[in-house]
Amino acid sequence: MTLRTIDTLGPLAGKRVVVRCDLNVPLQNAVITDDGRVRASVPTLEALVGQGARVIVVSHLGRPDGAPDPKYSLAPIAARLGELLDAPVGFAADTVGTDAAAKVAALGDGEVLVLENLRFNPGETSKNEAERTAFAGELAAFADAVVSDGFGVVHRKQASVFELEELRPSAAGLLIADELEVLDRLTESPERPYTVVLGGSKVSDKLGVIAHLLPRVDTLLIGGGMLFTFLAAQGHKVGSSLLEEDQIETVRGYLAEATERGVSIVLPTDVVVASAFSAEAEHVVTASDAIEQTPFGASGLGLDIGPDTAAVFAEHIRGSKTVFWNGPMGVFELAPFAAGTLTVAEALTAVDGLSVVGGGDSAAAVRQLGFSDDQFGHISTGGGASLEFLEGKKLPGLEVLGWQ
Ligand SMILES: Nc1ncnc2c1ncn2[C@@H]1O[C@H](COP(=O)(O)OP(=O)(O)O)[C@@H](O)[C@H]1O
Ligand SMILES: O=C(OP(=O)(O)O)[C@H](O)COP(=O)(O)O
Repeated sequence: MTLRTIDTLGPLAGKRVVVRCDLNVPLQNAVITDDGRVRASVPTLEALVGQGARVIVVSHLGRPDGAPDPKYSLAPIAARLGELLDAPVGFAADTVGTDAAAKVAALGDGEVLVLENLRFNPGETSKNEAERTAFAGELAAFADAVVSDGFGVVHRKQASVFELEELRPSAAGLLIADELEVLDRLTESPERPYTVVLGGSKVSDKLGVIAHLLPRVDTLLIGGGMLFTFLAAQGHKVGSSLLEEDQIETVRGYLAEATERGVSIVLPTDVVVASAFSAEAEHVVTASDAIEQTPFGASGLGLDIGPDTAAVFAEHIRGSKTVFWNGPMGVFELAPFAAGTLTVAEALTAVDGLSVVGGGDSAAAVRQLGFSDDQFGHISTGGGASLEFLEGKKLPGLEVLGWQ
C-alpha cells in the first residue's frame, strides 16, 4: 500500500485539520538558528489554507520532561511560520487546555493556529499506550481530519504521530511524500560504492541502526559523539567524552560482523580534545588512542574528529556513488570544533552520484557553514527517521498512513 494523500480526505473547506509538523528547530536564546524544518512545513500548510481549511498545527520542540518549560516554547516558531506564510498565525499557550480550546473554536476558514509544544504533556511520549491514546483523544477533539507531515518524527510511536492518526481520517502531507520519494531510491537500488556517515549526539538511538545497515552498505564512517564508544570497544580510554558504556560489547559485535561481511567501518585516527565544553576552551589534536595523554588528562573532552581523519573521510566520500550522512562530526556550533563537519560537508558536495544529508542539526550545520541546499542531492528533515527508514524498518508514523 502507498501513502494516503491529502485528497483522500475529501473537501476540507471549513474543516478543522490538525497538522502534525516537525518544527523541532535549533534555537539559541529563543532565536531560531536554522528554520529549515519550518520552511519545509510550508507547502502543506499553504495547500490546506488554499482549500479554506481551519489549520491547527502541532509539533514537539526538544525533549522537555512532559511538563511546560518556557525554554521549549513553540512561540518563536509560530512567529516565524507567520512570516513564511505571510499571514497572521495564532498561538495557544497550551496544547489541549482552555486557551487551545477557545482559539480552536474561534478559528476561521483558511486561518492557522499553532498549539504549544506537544511534549509539555506526558501523554505524548508515554510508554503506556492507554495514556498516549487518551492524549491523542484530546487532540482529536480539535480535528475533523489529521494531516501528518512531521517526517523527522515518524520513527517515534508517540500520541500525535500514531494514535491521533488512528482516531480520525488521516493522510500524509507533501513533505513526507517528498522525503519518501528520495529515500526510497536509497533503499531500493543504491549505486555503489554506498557510504553512510554517522555522527551527532543521539548516540544510543543511532548505534542500534548500525546492525541493520551493515548488510546494506560498503563503508561506514563514524564520527561525532558515537565515535568514543567505538574507541572504547577497541580498548582505548576516552576521557570525559560522550560514551555509552553499556553499548561497548554491542559495538565490538558490530566491528566483528563488519569484518565478516567485508564492510569497512572507518574510525577516527585523530580527534580534537578540549579542556571544557566551550568555544574558549584550550584544545589539542591528539591520536585517538591517546585521548587521556593530553594536558587535560581524564577530563579531556573529544569534541571533533581530527584533520587526518577528516581527510580520510573526505576521500571515502568523494569516491562513493551514494552517500547518506546523519550527525555532525563534532560540536560544529562552537567554531573551534566545526572543521571536521566542514570537511565532510565539502566532500559531499563533490560526490559524483547521490548525496543525502539527514537530520535537523546536520541540515543546520551545512547551512551555517555556508553551503546551500542545492549543493546536495537532498537535505532530509529527518535524521533518526531517515536512518531507520534506510535500515528497512517499519516506521509507526508511516504505517499508520498506509505505507508498507
Ligand atoms: N563529540 C561530540 N560530543 C558532543 N556532542 C557532539 C559531538 N559531535 C557532535 N555533537 C553534537 O551532536 C548534535 C547533533 O546530533 P543529532 O541530534 O544526533 O544530529 P541530527 O539532528 O542531525 O540527527 C550537535 O548539536 C553537535 O554539537
Ligand atoms: O530532531 C529530530 O530528530 P533528528 O535529530 O534525528 O533529526 C526529530 O525532531 C525527532 O526528535 P526526537 O529525537 O527528540 O524524537
